Amino acid sequence: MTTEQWQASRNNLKAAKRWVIKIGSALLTNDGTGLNRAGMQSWVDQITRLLDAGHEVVLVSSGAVAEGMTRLGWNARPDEVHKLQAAAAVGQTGLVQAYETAFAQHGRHTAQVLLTHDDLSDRTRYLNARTTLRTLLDLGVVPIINENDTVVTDEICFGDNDTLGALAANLVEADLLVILTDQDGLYTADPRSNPDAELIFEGMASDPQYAAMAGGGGALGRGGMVTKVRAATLAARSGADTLIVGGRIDNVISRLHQGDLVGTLLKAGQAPVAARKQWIAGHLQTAGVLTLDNGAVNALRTGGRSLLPIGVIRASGRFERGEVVECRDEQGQLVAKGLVNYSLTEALKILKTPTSGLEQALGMVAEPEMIHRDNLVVL
Ligand SMILES: Nc1ncnc2c1ncn2[C@@H]1O[C@H](COP(=O)(O)OP(=O)(O)O)[C@@H](O)[C@H]1O
Ligand SMILES: N[C@@H](CCC(=O)OP(=O)(O)O)C(=O)O
Repeated sequence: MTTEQWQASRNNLKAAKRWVIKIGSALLTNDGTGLNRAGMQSWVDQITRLLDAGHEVVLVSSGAVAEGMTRLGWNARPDEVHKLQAAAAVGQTGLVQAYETAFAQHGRHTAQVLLTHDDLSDRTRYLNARTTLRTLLDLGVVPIINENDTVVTDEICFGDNDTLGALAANLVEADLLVILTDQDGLYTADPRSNPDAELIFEGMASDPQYAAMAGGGGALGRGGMVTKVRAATLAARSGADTLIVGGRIDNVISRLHQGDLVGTLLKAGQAPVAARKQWIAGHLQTAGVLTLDNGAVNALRTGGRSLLPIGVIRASGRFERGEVVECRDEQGQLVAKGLVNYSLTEALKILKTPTSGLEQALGMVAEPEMIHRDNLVVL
């Protein structure tokens, strides 16, 4: 590839509306002597500029264990899981305090979001996390996600925050995942042991050669490059490109935003919306059937619209909010699949109901759509 082609890809990133930015332990923790507050303020200043330019940012931040160790006066990372969990619990408060203080300089609020594996594999919790994050973004608040280290066990933890960052990118359907770390990007081999290794500027997330180049992490980080490259493949499932880049590069986030050629871009390789829909279609089993009138079938097929309760004439199966249901026409032909916003019991109460009648029928309105168009795959 030529420099012009690389540059063209970077220019395209300016269109990325929703960013997930992951900041790793290796960067955040000043070589184990507390939080790198100057670095944090600089990233926060740059994130604020992104927000002011109309982008949305979800932050995934490590650093709880390292900050907890500093607060507790521990020099070495303990091996016992319970001690690590205790350190994370102590450190997490310091971490969010530091971010809240840094964002307060710009009059912005932050929100602490602690997630576990279970939260993202259980459909209802997945959808609730998704709705909360979307609501926070709408409010202009910066969600700061970390793993809920207190409750996880070895078997069911993300462990590294690269994976969590990728799953967060899936969760909020981000356009771009930025992984800030202590190296300038992905090199052809681990630069700590290979001084001749070269920086990769761009590739496809699905290309297996990158996993072969990636090695493990340093003393503070958990996953190394292996988990960052894997995160890029996970993020690509919902259409997000991934940028692995050095957090110590001057003004790194602003430079990415301007299209500067820094770090390694691992491209998702398919249009985000198509990828997202494929993700819905492929990852969740159907739990029920909604029968649509002709108007609703047309709205979905030709108008690319959301499915409203008024167009649903029958509902069957056993489904809860957040499960995938089939949408069929009156002849029984499959029209679409999507994530439903209401349980079967609720759906039965709002068949053929206009939006204005939902509150009376249900006593509350979760969402005006039976299925939002972003969550609908027309077949
Ligand atoms: N091919 C590679 N290119 C760049 N860095 C690599 C590579 N293989 C392994 N690494 C190592 O990965 C480390 C970053 O991962 P990690 O320590 O987990 O940091 P973080 O806390 O930011 O996730 C780097 O310090 C680097 O030594
Ligand atoms: N949840 C842990 C983060 C784990 C971690 O260090 O991950 P990473 O930054 O990907 O190497 C913490 O806050 O300490």
